[in-house]
Amino acid sequence: MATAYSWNFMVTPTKPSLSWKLSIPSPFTAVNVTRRQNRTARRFVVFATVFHDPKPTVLVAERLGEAGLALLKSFANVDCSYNLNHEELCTKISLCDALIVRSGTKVTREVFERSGGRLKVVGRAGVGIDNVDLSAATEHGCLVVNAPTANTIAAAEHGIALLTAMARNIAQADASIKSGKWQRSKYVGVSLVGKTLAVMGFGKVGSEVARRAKGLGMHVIAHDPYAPADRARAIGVELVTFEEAISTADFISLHMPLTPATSKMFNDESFSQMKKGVRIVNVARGGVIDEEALVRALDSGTVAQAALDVFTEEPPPKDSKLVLHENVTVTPHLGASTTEAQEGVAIEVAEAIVGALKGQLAATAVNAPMLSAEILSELAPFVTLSEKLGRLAVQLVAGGSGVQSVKVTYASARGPDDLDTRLLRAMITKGLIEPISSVFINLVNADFCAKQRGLRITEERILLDGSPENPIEFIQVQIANVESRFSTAMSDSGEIKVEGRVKDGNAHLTKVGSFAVDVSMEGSLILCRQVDQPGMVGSVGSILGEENVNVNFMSVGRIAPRKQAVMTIGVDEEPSKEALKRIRDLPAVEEIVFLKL
Ligand SMILES: NC(=O)C1=CN([C@@H]2O[C@H](COP(=O)(O)OP(=O)(O)OC[C@H]3O[C@@H](n4cnc5c(N)ncnc54)[C@H](O)[C@@H]3O)[C@@H](O)[C@H]2O)C=CC1
Ligand SMILES: O=C(O)C(=O)COP(=O)(O)O
Repeated sequence: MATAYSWNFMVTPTKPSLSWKLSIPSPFTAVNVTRRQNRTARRFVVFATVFHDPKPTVLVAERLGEAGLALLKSFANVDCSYNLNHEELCTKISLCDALIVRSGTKVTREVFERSGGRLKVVGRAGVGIDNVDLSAATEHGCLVVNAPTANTIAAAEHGIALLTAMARNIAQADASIKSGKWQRSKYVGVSLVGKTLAVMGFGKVGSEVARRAKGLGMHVIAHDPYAPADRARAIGVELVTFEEAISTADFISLHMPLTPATSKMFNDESFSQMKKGVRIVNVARGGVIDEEALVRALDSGTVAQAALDVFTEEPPPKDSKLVLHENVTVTPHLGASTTEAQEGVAIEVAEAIVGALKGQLAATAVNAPMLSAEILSELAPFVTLSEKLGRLAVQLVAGGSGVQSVKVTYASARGPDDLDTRLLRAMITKGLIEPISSVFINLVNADFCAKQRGLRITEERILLDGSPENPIEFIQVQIANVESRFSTAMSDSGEIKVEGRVKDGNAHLTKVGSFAVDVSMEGSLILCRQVDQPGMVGSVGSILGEENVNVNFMSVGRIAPRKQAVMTIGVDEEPSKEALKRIRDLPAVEEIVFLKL
């Protein structure tokens, strides 16, 4: 149930012509925003009614199957707004936590920018994500998920439908007879049996097309630089080079994604290498073909026929020479459009969106590492530990020293292949960057943000003997080439060093510099180096008590009795500057630092 509040905002500038922006943090939503000039204050007053709704909002921008919608509605407010133009999408997006699209919506950088940080996940209800600006999504920490499996068969069946319809002139003959003609000799077709089909892109759709084409008696070859040869061999398909595929095929069927590398890969040059009279099917993306070159190849007879489901511009211009060409059969991007596929895709994407909004990592993430549920649950306590170590380490850096080089060491009895540290590295990055900047870091944008700040994070392993049951024994974070606000945190080799472990499921700080400590990493910490002598715990404790700061634990680690010791004090409240000064002024205290975890 949403609750309404009325807030007034004073905003500069003072001139009506200058623009102003009202930034409402999620999960608040501003409605009825009005602006009035307050002449006395020489300011504008903005009146806004603000709603607080604990449920996230999902914008469904293109038609989605009912089962998926039902799943979304059980968890979120669902706004089905189809046919939004780009400006309308950009306006709405700041009110949405998730967005679901198909191929008809361009999710541009502007969409992410105008979301104001609220958009957490974009779901592509289908496979191809060429309509989503992935770099912009990653930079904004927005997860992108797709539905990679549910429409494979539909797309493969459509490819075969176009192949057979093209070979037998079904569409042209149908149009002819409906216009009152009976043209039997004009529409003599070609047979498929015994002909060579080159499947370009031997992924999920390509391999299903190959399987079906073999059933039609075709000789199938495939080109895919990344596909394993044994998978092709298993269904009786030979993987060949690009040149061999296009120069020997009677039919060519396209199934690669649109990427900068595949854009216009079928062009004048490649058409010139093809067998005269080749026939082409495209159920992948229009952009993999140079469409003007295809028209030229059709006009010259190099390409006898083409059957196209996809176009560079969708819908294509009404006067498109390609679409109107008599040797071209077209469908309006129907590859995934079967009842079954759309229900499957809707459920697949809705599950991923709900999971992502709950903070889980999606198995279908496109711009973040995919981690299995088992790995995630096993690493969960180390995720907290990692973030807190990063947070602690960066707060130990003295102002003015730029953090550029961080080394993370994981001590584990597991071999490198059995320990996926990407999530932990991201959380250390989050801990390192968030306290010193305004950016929000997650698994999606951690590496990007680190790189952008010139922060180099290297990872090392210490391989321990013993049972690999516990994934990690301890994690060390070291920051090189900086000064510290707490010189005790410097290791013998001159880096700020903190080390922690998971004990009983909780993050513990176990080393600061070369001092062993043992404190649970909760709330805030005071680290204090002193001469080890009786009465210190009592003196520090009473100062904090007098200042009304609740101490939740204290631990003392020392080199040797009566030498130096490091006292670690966990506190519930932030001590005042005065309290910290009183502790610092105790004769035995050498240095002190307050850190927020
Ligand atoms: N018309 C429609 O409605 C539909 C179209 N599609 C399109 O089909 C494409 C393929 O879908 P899936 O098979 O599910 O994806 P997939 O990811 O399973 O397969 C794509 C394959 O293309 C290969 N590839 C990448 N670069 C290549 C290159 N330069 N040359 C040859 N092969 C290359 C990859 O190695 C991969 O094996 C999608 O990216 C999408 O654009 C998919 C579903 C429906
Ligand atoms: O899944 C894909 O890549 C498709 O091309 C399907 O597009 P659509 O969801 O039907 O707009």
